[in-house]
Amino acid sequence: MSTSLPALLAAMPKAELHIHIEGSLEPELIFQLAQRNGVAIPYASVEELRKAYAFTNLQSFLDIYYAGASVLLKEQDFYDMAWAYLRKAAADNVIRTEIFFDPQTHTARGVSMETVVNGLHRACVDAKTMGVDAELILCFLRHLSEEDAFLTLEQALPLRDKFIGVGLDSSELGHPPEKFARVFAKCRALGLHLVAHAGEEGPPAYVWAALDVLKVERIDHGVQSVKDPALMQRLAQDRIPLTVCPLSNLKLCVFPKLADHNIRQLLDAGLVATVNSDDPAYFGGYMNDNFLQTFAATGLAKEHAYRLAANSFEGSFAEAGAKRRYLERLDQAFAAQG
Ligand SMILES: Nc1ncnc2[nH]cnc12
Ligand SMILES: [Zn+2]
Repeated sequence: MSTSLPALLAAMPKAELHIHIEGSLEPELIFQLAQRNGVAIPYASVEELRKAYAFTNLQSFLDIYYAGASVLLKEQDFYDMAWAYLRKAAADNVIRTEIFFDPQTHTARGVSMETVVNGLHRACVDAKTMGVDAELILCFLRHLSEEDAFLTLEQALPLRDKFIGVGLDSSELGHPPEKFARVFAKCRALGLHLVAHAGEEGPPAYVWAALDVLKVERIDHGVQSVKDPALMQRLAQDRIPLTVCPLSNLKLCVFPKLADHNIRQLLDAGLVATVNSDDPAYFGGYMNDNFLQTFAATGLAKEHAYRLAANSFEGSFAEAGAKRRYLERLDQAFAAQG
């Protein structure tokens, strides 16, 4: 029996490789946690907070995103936030997710690294009961100093078995990857996986630096790479995954319309592009919303759906056996849907 493309997009197993857990904090949970923890927030209602989600660029979003995270104080808060996301991921047939977290956003407010990591990690362990393999990636905030990143790494190392890698996020322009060359070299020596946001708003030079200086295994976003043919060739040749986030790019005005998104160009150039949600509570959609809206707007077809899901498994940091099992499940889903 042949099924509609939207049904196939929703039903196919997939991996999410670019989700900031603090960006999954829905306004309802922000208000609930604010009340539970006695934290004041400068919005009178959930509706008023949602109305403030009108962004013009990355920085206009980050200002609200960091303010929203201020309600997180206790280990249970981090668990509840992650669990709410993981339930949504399971409903979207996400069978593997590699979750970013921003410890400096919390340690700067006096919340301990243990509180953050233990709460998030417990939710990841419990996600197995829903059929979701979940892992954590610690992100350094690039608007802060190299020294602060080193301190953060030192605080996290006693919890080394609870995260699989490190990333680089926050304000991209003016904070090139080179600023974190030494921190990433140390993380590499420790055997951590490496990723970095690059080419979201920033130029192709930042993507080159993420690859050649930081030696990352994946590029988060990377959509500006199309401006540099030599870079496109490098990304294709080395099969460097790009964790693309279409609804995020739309909401942060990287593209004027979803129909203008370059995901098809990336796929046509042979890049290992993937679809991800970035900050779903702020950008109006989780994984399946991203797939459904992007396919509707750009006219991508069934073969692109298969490619994107297969890329997500290839690009994941799962061990080889797990990757094979994920791909088998993808093939079964496509065989069953005709
Ligand atoms: N889209 C994004 N870019 C950079 N840093 C982020 N932190 C959360 N979302 C981000
Ligand atoms: Zn991101």
